[in-house]
Amino acid sequence: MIVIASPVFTTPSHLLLRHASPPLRHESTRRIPRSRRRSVSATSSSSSSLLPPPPRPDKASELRALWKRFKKVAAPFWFSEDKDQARLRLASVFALTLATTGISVGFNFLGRDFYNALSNKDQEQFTKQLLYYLCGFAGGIPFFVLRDYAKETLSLRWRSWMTKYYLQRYLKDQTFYKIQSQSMIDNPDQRIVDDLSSFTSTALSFSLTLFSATIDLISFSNILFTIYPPLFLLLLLYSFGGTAISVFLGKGLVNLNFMQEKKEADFRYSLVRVRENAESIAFYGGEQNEMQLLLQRFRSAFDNLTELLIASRNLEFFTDGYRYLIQILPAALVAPMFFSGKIEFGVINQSVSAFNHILGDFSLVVYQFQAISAFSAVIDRLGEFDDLLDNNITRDPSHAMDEIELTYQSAGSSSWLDSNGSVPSRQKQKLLEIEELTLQTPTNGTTLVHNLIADIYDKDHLLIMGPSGSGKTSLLRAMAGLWRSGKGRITFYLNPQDEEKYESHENSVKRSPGEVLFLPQRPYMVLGSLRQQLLYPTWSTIMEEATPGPDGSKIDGSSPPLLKRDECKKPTTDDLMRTLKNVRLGHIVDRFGGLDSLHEWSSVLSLGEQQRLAFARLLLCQPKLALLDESTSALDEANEAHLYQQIQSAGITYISIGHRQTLTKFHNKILHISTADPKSIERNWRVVDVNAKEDSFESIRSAD
Ligand SMILES: Nc1ncnc2c1ncn2[C@@H]1O[C@H](COP(=O)(O)OP(=O)(O)OP(=O)(O)O)[C@@H](O)[C@H]1O
Repeated sequence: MIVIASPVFTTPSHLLLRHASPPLRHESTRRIPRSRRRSVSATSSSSSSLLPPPPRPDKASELRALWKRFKKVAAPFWFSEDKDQARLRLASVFALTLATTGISVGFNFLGRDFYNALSNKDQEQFTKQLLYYLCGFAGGIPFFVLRDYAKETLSLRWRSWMTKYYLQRYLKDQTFYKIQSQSMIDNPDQRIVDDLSSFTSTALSFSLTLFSATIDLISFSNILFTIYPPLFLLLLLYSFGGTAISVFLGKGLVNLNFMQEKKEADFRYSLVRVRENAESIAFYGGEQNEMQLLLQRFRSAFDNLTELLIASRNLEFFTDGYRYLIQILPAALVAPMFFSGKIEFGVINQSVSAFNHILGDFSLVVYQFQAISAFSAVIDRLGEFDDLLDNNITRDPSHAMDEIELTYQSAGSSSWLDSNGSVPSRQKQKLLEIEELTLQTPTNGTTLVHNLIADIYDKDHLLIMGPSGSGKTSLLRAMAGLWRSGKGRITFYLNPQDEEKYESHENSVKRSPGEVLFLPQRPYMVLGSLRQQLLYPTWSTIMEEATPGPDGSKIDGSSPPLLKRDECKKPTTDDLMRTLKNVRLGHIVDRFGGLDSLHEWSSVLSLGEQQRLAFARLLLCQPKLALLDESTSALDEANEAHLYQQIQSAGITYISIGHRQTLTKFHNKILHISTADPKSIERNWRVVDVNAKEDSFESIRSAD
C-alpha cells in the first residue's frame, strides 16, 4: 500500500501493519501467574504446595523475563546452519521496508504540490503533478508488494526451521513421553503448530513495524517540526499520554490471551480424542457424556473469549477516541498560517499527512495493544515449552532421589555362563544385568520393586507375573529408560560385531534400534500402509528430504539425529509376506488391497490381529532381546503358543509380562512381583525356576 499525502489517500502506519501482519488470534486468557503456572507445569504433586510461594514478580521483571524468553526462542534460527540465507533475506526485507518509507515521504511532497496546483487553479501544473503521481504509483507499488512477499517467505522459512528444531527436541530422549506421562505442560501440539506459526510471523511483522516506525518518525518529524513546532510537541504529549492509558486499560489482555490459547487447544484435543476412541465411545454409548465434556470445554473457551471481547471493547472505546479526536487538530492549528498567507494550501495537507504518520509511529502500543498482548502470550507459551525441551524444568526437589543407571555396553564386557554346568561345550552370553534395583513411580515416589537383582543370559526366557498394579510394566519402563526414579543399575550387553551401530557415550553405548525391542501393552499402529506397519520402528519408509524453502531452496540438508538409519538389510516384499504368514496374518494383505494400501489400522484390525502384527515386527527386526508386555493378551491360546514358538525358533531371547498360566511353558524362569508394602524394605519378589519346579527367594543370579 502506498501512503500519499492526501488525507483521503493516507494510510497510517498502524493500518499498514494491520494488513501486513497475519491475523493475530484474539484468543487468550487470564494469564495464570507465572509462579503458579510453573508449579502446575512441573507436574502437580501434593508436596509442591508445601513449598513457599515464590515472590510475585513486578512489572519490570516480568517484562525483562518476557524479553529474555523472546530472545531465547527467536535466536537459534539466526545462528543456525541456515543463518547466511536467513540474514541475507532479513537484510533484503529491511532494505525494501526502507525503500517503501522513502516512497511514502516522496508521496508526501507530491501531495503537497498536487494540492497547491489544485488550489492555485494551475491546470498545467496539476496535470504534471497527476502524471508524477501515476508514475510514482507504477514505480512504488512493486516495492510494497515485494516487501510483503519477502517478509512472508522469510517468516515461512523461519517457521519451517523452528518446527523441525522443536520436533527434534520433542521426540529426543523420550521427552514427548515424559511431558505426557507427567502432565508437564498443556497441549504441546498446539505450541508446535499454532504458536510457532504466529511467533515467526508476528515477530517479523513487529520488528519491521518498529523499524519502519522509527524511520518514518525521523522523516516525518522533520517535516512537521519545520512546518509548526508546537504541533509536534502537542503530538508528543498526546501519544505518550495515550500509551500510558492504554497500557493501564489493557493490562488484563495478556492473561486472557494466554488462557484462550490453552482453552481452544483443550477443546480441539477433546475432539481428537473422540475421533481416536470412536469405537469405545460408541460401545459404551457415551455420546451424551462426550457431548457434555465437549460443550463444557467449548463453553470455557467461549466464556474466556467473551471476557476477552469485553476487555478489547473497553480498550477500543479509548483507542478509537484517541485516534479520531485529534484528526482535526493539525488542520485547525496550521490553518491560521494559511489565512495569513504564510503557507500555501498544500502545506496544510502535508502537515495532516505527516501528523498522521507520526501519530501512528508514536502510538504503536496504543494501536497494537491487542496484538502485542496476544504475542506476549505466544512468547510465554513457547518459552515455557522451550525451557522444558532444554530440560530446564526439574522435578520437584522434594522427590529428588537417586536415578536408576541405565547403560548399554558391549558384550565383550559381560560374563559368560556354561549352558550346562558339567559340559562346557557351549557358553551363554549375558544380555541383561539388573543390580540392586529399587523402582519408584516418577510422580509420587511410591516404591514398586525393592532391591531386584537379575542376570538374563542368552535364551533365558523370563516371565514376570504378579497382581495388577504391582509394577510389572513399570519394570519394563525402567529397562526402556522411560522411568528413572529409584536407584540401582540396569545394563544391557550387546553383540561385539554390532558395536559400531551404537553411539558412544562415555564408557557405555547408547541403545540403537533393533537390538532390544519392546512390545508395549497396547499395540501401536502408525499412520500409513501395511508395509509401514511391518517395518516400524526399525526401518524408516519415508525418504528423508531437506525441508524446502518457499521458493524451492533447501533449508537444511542435514539429517535429523532422530531418524533411524537402515542398519541392516531392509526386508523385501517377499520377506514381509512370509512373516505375515508366519504370524497367521497372510489373509489381510488381500483383504485390505495389498501391502501399500492405506487404512486406519488400529480401527480395521482386531486387537488380536494388531498383536500378531506386532510379533511380525519382532520377527522382521530379529532383536537379541525382546521385552513383551502382555503382548498376547488378546489372543487365543493356540495363536499365543504359535507366536512364542516362532520367536523361540528365531533365536530371540525374551522377557514377557503375563497373567496366564499357559505362558509358563514358553519360559524357563518366572519372576513373581507382589504389591510392595510401603512400610517395608524387604524384597517383594521371588524367582521360580520353571524346570526345577522349586521356589527361590534368591536372585535370578543364583542360577550361577
Ligand atoms: N505415571 C505414573 N505416575 C505415578 N504412578 C503411576 C504412573 N503410571 C503407573 N503408575 C502406578 O504404578 C503402579 C504400577 O503400574 P504398572 O503399570 O507397572 O502395573 P502392572 O503391574 O503392569 O499392572 P497391570 O497388570 O494391571 O498391567 C500402579 O499402581 C500405577 O497406578
